[in-house]
Parts: sequence; C-alpha cells; structure tokens
Amino acid sequence: MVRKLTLQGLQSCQGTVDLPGSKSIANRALLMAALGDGTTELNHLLRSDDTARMLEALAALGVGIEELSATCVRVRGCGGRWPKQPEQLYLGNAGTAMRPLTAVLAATSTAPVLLTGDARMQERPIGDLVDALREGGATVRYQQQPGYPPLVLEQALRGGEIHVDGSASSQYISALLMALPLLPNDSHLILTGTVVSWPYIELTLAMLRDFGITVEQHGKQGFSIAGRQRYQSPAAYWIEGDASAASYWLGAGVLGGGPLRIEGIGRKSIQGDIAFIDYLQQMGGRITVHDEYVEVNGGQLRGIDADLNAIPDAAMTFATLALFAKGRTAIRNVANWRIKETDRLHAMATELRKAGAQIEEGADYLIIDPPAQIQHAQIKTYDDHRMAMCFSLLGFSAAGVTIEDPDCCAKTYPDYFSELARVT
Ligand SMILES: O=C(O)C1=C[C@@H](OP(=O)(O)O)[C@@H](O)[C@H](O)C1
Ligand SMILES: C=C(OP(=O)(O)O)C(=O)O
Repeated sequence: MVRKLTLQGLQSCQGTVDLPGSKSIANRALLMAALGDGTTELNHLLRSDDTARMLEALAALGVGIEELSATCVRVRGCGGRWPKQPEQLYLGNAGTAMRPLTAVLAATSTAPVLLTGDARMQERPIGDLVDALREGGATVRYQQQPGYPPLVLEQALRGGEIHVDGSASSQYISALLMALPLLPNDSHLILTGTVVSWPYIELTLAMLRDFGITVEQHGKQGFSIAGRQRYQSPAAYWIEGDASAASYWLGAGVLGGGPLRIEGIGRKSIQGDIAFIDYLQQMGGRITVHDEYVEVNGGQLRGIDADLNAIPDAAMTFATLALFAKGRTAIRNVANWRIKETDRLHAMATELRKAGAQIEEGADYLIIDPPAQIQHAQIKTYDDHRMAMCFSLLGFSAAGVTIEDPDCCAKTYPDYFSELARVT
C-alpha cells in the first residue's frame, strides 16, 4: 500500500540538519574512483536509490567495493579495465548513472552491454549523447524506441572531433568529459545548442581535476581532451552535502522561523545549486553562509522573477515557496523540467492549482500567483522525489497538505521526512 502523509500547521523549524552527501558528486566520485589506478575511500557518501544503482553497476563490472560504514566505502579502482563484462546493467531512473555509464562503457567495454532503466528512464531522451558517441566511432543500438534507453553498446568509441547538443541535458556533456580521456586518441568536443544546467559541467571539470584528469576548456564552445589519460585515485575523498536537498531546509527555515543550521554546504561548495541561497535572500530569506554550514533565520517572502536554468533541481523549491510569498513568482528557462523524473512543469502546475494558486504553465516557464489562503490539497508526487520534498513545505500553512507516496524521496534523500519530523 502506498503511504500518504499529512503535514499541517508546522510552527517552527529549529536545530541542526546534517545534509546527506551530494547525489551528483557521489555518482561521479564512485565512477571516477572505479576508473582509478589505486584505492579511494569515499566519505560522506549518499545512500539512496540513485547511488545504489551506480554501486550495483560497478559491482557487476567487477569493481571491488568494501563498505566501511553506512556512509563510507573503499573503492578499488580497475584502471579502466573492468574485471567483469556483464551483459546487462539496470540503472533505475538515475540520470547520473545512465548518462555517464553510457559514455564511459562506450569507451571501455570490451563486449556488448545493454543499459536499461525503469519505465520513466525509458522515456528520458539520450539521443543527443548517442549521436555524439556514434560520431566518435561507437556502435550503439537502440533496443526499443530510437533516442531512448534501453540501448546496447556494441563497438568502442574512438574519439576525434565530436559534436554534442547540450540543450536538453548537461549530463551528456559531463558523460563525454568523463569518457574521452580514456580513449587511445585525442578528442575535440564541440558544444552545440544552448547548453543547459551549466554549473553541473563545472562540477564535472572540478572533479576530473581532483582525479588527475586534464581537460583544456575553450569557454563555452568546447574542450580539447588528450587521450591515454589515467584516473588517479586520491586516498580519501570527501563528498560535500547535497545543495539541492538543502533547498528544502532553507525553505523550511524561512517558513518556520529558524534558527536552523544546515551542515555540509557553505562558502566553499562546488555545486551550482548553492546559488539557490542568493535567490532566496532576494526573496527575503534571512540566511548567513559560513565556510561549512549555513544558518537560516526566517524572513518575509516576496515573489521573484528569475531565469533558473542554472539550478533546475533547487528551482522547484521556489514553486512551493511562492505560495507563501507576497506577489507573483516567475520561474523561467526550465524547459528541461519536462524530461526529468516526470514532466515537472506540468506536474507542478497541476498540483499547485490544487492548493489554490493561479498558474500559467508556459513551454519553459511557470508563473505563480499565490492564493489569499493556501487550501488543503492531496498532492500527487508522480514518483518524483522533488515533488514530495517541495510540497512538504505546504505543511507550514494552516490548511496543511497531504502528500501521496512520500517515500519516493528515496531516490536522493531516504531520511527526508523523518528529519523533517525531528526539526519541526
Ligand atoms: O550532472 C548532474 O549531476 C545533474 C545535472 C542536472 O541534469 P540536466 O543537465 O539534465 O539538467 C540535474 O538536474 C541532475 O539532477 C543532476
Ligand atoms: C533530475 C534529477 O535526477 P537525474 O540525475 O536522474 O537526472 C533530480 O535529481 O532532480
């Protein structure tokens, strides 16, 4: 039976929350450590559905992974030569597993391998990445619908001049950046289309440096990548807290008045979603950023009008915060919300209306006029962890909210609702 959770009239949000490790960093670090020449201890590792899919895939490829504690694993790198050749890998709905493994296995697999995922993953496009891999000499076969998983990687990527359209997902570019250094040939990666979610590419570049890989960047035009590089294995690697997950706590700390201390992100964070804080401050949130934690102390919210293309995940949190703000909020340039865990533009518009908001749903934007009073609503979450976590914030209204299937938050944050109960 699918659970429902009602949250109502939450009055305060105080104390300390220790963020789980970043999903984006965790899945990159697991893969880079697995490709490394030595052994790496990964600390503050997120344990969730998405990281479980990456861990299972690496285990199937024969990578030695030893669990030292719930959030620490030791990864024995295989230097890009996988000890095992599985026929098939199941990657659930983890974009950060599907896209990087498609490119990296196209570069390194010595036998055909089928990559598949859950029903939603089979609706999430991967054609622009596959086109780039084909241009680089790989043979990739779609098993069902052209442009979507499942797909079979049949013949290895060679490199050379490769164009990739980054207008649907930055993950295609990150994936190629992780794969191309492993090839026998040098590559030139040329970016086409208007690249979305750019800070995730910066995150990939920063982590490649941490793992000893050199990439020459030509602004936002492309990259020159020498082949025959080897991932180095840092002895230990710390995964900072998840900045997208922090957005729910930042929202809760504003609505509940704080003081709420959020541990695991801060001034030195390397995730783009840290910029959520700047926008929330513009909206009236009282937030102070320290080196390794952030403190939030309430605030009176007013609507904002912002292009949030750079922070697509945290941007969703503004949609529910908008119901508590004075005036209109516009969230712009988020067309790729439509190809994530669900069609997030449509799902958000539909569910916000149930709480009484007036919504204009555009092809790539959402305009939200808050209701005079938030109405109680039963919210569908569409198997989308962020829908569940964003709508929990309506628990701070007098009418409250009922969330269907709150447990779908396990994709990136299994403990979210128990933590919320602890600090409210
Ligand atoms: O590279 C990454 O770790 C991610 C990139 C973003 O995807 P898009 O580039 O598809 O927007 C983001 O939404 C996703 O949750 C994680
Ligand atoms: C879009 C998301 O995930 P994925 O890594 O599967 O793309 C997300 O976490 O919001």
